[in-house]
Formats: sequence, C-alpha cells, structure tokens
Amino acid sequence: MGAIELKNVTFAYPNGFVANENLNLLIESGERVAIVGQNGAGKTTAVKLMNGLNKPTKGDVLVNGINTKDKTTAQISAFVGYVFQNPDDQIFNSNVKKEIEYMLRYLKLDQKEIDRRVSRAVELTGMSDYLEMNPYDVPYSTRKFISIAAILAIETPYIILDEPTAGQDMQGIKVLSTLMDVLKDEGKSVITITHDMEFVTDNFTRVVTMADKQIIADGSATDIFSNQNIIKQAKIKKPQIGELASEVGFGENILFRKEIVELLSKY
Ligand SMILES: Nc1ncnc2c1ncn2[C@@H]1O[C@H](COP(=O)(O)OP(=O)(O)OP(=O)(O)O)[C@@H](O)[C@H]1O
Repeated sequence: MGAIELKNVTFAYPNGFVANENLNLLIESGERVAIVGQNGAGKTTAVKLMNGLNKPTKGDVLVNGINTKDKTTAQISAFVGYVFQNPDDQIFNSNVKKEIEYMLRYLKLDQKEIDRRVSRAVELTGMSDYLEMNPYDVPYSTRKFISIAAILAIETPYIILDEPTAGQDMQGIKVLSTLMDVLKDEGKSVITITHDMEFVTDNFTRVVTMADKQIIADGSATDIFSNQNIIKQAKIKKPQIGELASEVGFGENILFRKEIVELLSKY
C-alpha cells in the first residue's frame, strides 16, 4: 500500500513568505481526508506540496516512496491529481475534449485507452453536452467540472479537490456527491480542501485542521467538531446539525442527521 507522506515540511514562497511550517502528515492510499481551516492558513500551499507543484524548502514529501524533489511536477501528477480551486488557473485548452485529453496524450496512452478514460470522466462529471465547446463559453460552475474531469481522466490513485462545492448549485452538489460515492467504491484516496462542513461530514472520515501555517489537529469529524478550542483556533464552523444539536442542549458530539433523529425519537 502506498502513501503520501510529509516529513517536517516547511515551505516558503520565492518572496520569502513562509506559508507552511513543520508539517507532518501521513495519508495512506485509499484514505479520505478533508483539510479545513481559516483563509490563509496554508491549506492550498500544503496540497500543492503533495502533487509536486510546490517543493519543500525544508523536509521531504514522499509519494508512494518517491521523493517529490527528485521528480518533475508532471511525473508526480501521474500519481496525485490536483483540481485547482479556480478552474481558470488550470484550464488552458480551447476545447473541453482537448482539455480532458491533454494529460492522457502527454502520458502517450493509446487512443483506445484515451477514449475509455475520457468517456468515464465525462460521464462522472456530466460534461457530455460541452465537449466541443470552448471552456470559457460555459458558466464558472460547469468549468469547475471540466477541471475535475481532466484530473479524473488521469486515473491517479490520489485525487485532491480544492474547494469543490464552492459556487455549485443543488445539481452540482448532487453530481459531486455521486462522484464521491464512485471514488469511494473504487478505493481512491480523495483529499479535499473545503469550507463546507456538511460536505466534510457527508464524505470524509478524517479531518486535518490547519491554522497559521501548521496542522493543529487530525482526527475524526466528531473529534474535531466537538472540540471548542480547535473550532476557535482554526476559525471553522460546526456543521449545521452540530450547531443545532448544541443549541438545543444535546451536547457537542452530535454531528450526523441519524444521531439527532435517534435522540429526538426518544422524546
Ligand atoms: N505565490 C505566493 N507568494 C507569496 N505568498 C503566497 C503565495 N501564494 C499564497 N501565499 C500566501 O500564503 C498564505 C497561505 O495561502 P494558502 O493559499 O495556502 O492558504 P489557504 O489556507 O489555502 O487559504 P484559502 O482557504 O483562502 O484558500 C497566505 O497568506 C497567502 O497570501
């Protein structure tokens, strides 16, 4: 079994600003991890270390045992797919199909395999009506799914989704939720950065919490959201069900719909 491992990692941007300080994290293949924390805590910087877009200033990042310092970003991207927070930072082809195929051609896959991967990615993201269009002629929320399809098509064992639910309507959230279920059934590792705490409790078993350049907590959703110190320090919000349960006096440990239903059924 492989893993992504950050060992004593510090990262400074070229202007000298230190955005991550002494990160230690082990994400095993197949794990589903949400990274939460206030704006500017260093979450995006940290995930870019995982796919080789950022190389550590100090310490090491290993992907399935390979040190990212020894490889190009393109080489690491074949293992760790990263969907940018803003699709406009990722998309550069003038046609949706070309965008989804781009990495597959770079990896020199044969046409039959390219076609198989593209149709799977297109089906999972609902992009079939857009294939011949210019990505910049479709709405932003659809463009986000083009960027997700392009990464899904690479079929990496690890997929990073940076703020996937941001700007999505109910239909988009539904597509994402089905996609999360499929990736779970396939045993893929999904790592997400999100401010959407319902998305966290619905889909992720492990919650890594960051504040001020560092990881301050790492545990289950219940571990994190029942701890007022962590909530305060990371400036995160409890999922709505948790807030409601707390307000009506059910305590801090209730986070899931089924838990509140069970409690209410006793009254
Ligand atoms: N290219 C850069 N050069 C210098 N500083 C940067 C650069 N990119 C990001 N930063 C700074 O690094 C810090 C961490 O940014 P990062 O994007 O990792 O935070 P984040 O936790 O993902 O925030 P958000 O939730 O808003 O996306 C911020 O203070 C940001 O301004």
